[in-house]
Amino acid sequence: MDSETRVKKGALDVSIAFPADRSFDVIALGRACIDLNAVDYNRPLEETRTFAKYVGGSPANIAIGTARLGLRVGFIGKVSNDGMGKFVVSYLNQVGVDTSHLVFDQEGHKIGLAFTEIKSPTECSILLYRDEVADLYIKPEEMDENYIASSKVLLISGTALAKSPSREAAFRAVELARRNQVAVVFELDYRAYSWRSPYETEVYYRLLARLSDIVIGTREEFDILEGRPGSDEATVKALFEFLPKLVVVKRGVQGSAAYHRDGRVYSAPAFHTQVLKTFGAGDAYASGLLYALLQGEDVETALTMGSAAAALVVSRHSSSEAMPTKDEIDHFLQEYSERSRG
Ligand SMILES: Nc1ncnc2c1ncn2[C@@H]1O[C@H](COP(=O)(O)OP(=O)(O)O)[C@@H](O)[C@H]1O
Ligand SMILES: O=C(O)C[C@@H](O)[C@H](O)C(=O)COP(=O)(O)O
Repeated sequence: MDSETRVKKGALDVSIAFPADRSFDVIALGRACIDLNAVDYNRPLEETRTFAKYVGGSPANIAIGTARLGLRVGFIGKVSNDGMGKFVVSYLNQVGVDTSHLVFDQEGHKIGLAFTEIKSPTECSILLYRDEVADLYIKPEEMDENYIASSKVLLISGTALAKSPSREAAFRAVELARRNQVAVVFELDYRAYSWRSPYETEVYYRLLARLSDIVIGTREEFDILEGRPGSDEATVKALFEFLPKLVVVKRGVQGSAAYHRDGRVYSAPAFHTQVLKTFGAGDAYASGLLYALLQGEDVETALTMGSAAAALVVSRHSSSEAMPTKDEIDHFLQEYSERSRG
């Protein structure tokens, strides 16, 4: 990525520069899985008998979210060679995500499942079935330099670093991206289940964050990266010694903040909404944020777009099909400001 930031004429805010003229805006790397969301919700998982099947997995959700917003999106990953894997590929194709590099596993590995418990709008949890999952068997030799070089952004999900060979595949993809001036966006996406220990996570998170242009995570995820509870100031100071230009810290209903390496700090509140469940917020947020940054919007606007996309997704049942279009976000923001004015 061009190391310069572009100062918008007449605006105080800065936007992030991306390479021009690429076939894709975003290529996401990591897991494409299945979410099974409680249909008879507002009760514990042990009392839930009916689930709806959606595509899931953080990077797949972000691919869907950015595609629904109108970006040109591709996906690098591995799914099971069965009906579940075919469902994922077919849904991604339906929403316009390029799946030419989403391959079927040939060694019998199964796709990951996420059963979601929706006890109440604020008490939600996710039960992951991810033993020997196909997505963690993507290999470094399966990374295609021409494909990666055809995008403005390579989005890496932190869970892809949890095990070999997916870990090496992710690092190789980042190396190929950097070689071709593709901006690397790292979504920390911490799923304890996939890791042996937080110490292992810390090592690989740190290595990849230092090689990324934009790092996005919750405060808790940055604490994992640092190996101890810390402050945003300490986090960004340590990361700005290396390549990152923008560090985005999410804080649930308390909103989010972005730190630019030029010293500017931005923040955005979360929007009050009718919450159905809490998960999916982070993936929607990343979709809105990336969309806005790739449109050349300033960081402040990007945080607002992220928050609006998240507010819409937490009010809906899934994390993927629920991803809003640009019109839906605009409509939401307009209604919200009218309501706030009274
Ligand atoms: N209950 C909520 N209502 C409205 N917006 C929310 C809610 N929870 C999260 N968000 C929005 O989504 C963003 C990301 O949510 P967060 O919970 O921090 O990430 P993650 O889902 O990755 O854990 C927040 O910064 C906020 O803008
Ligand atoms: O990431 C997964 O494997 C499960 C997701 O598909 C699920 O919908 C979810 O947990 C979303 O996470 P969030 O956006 O970080 O809240």
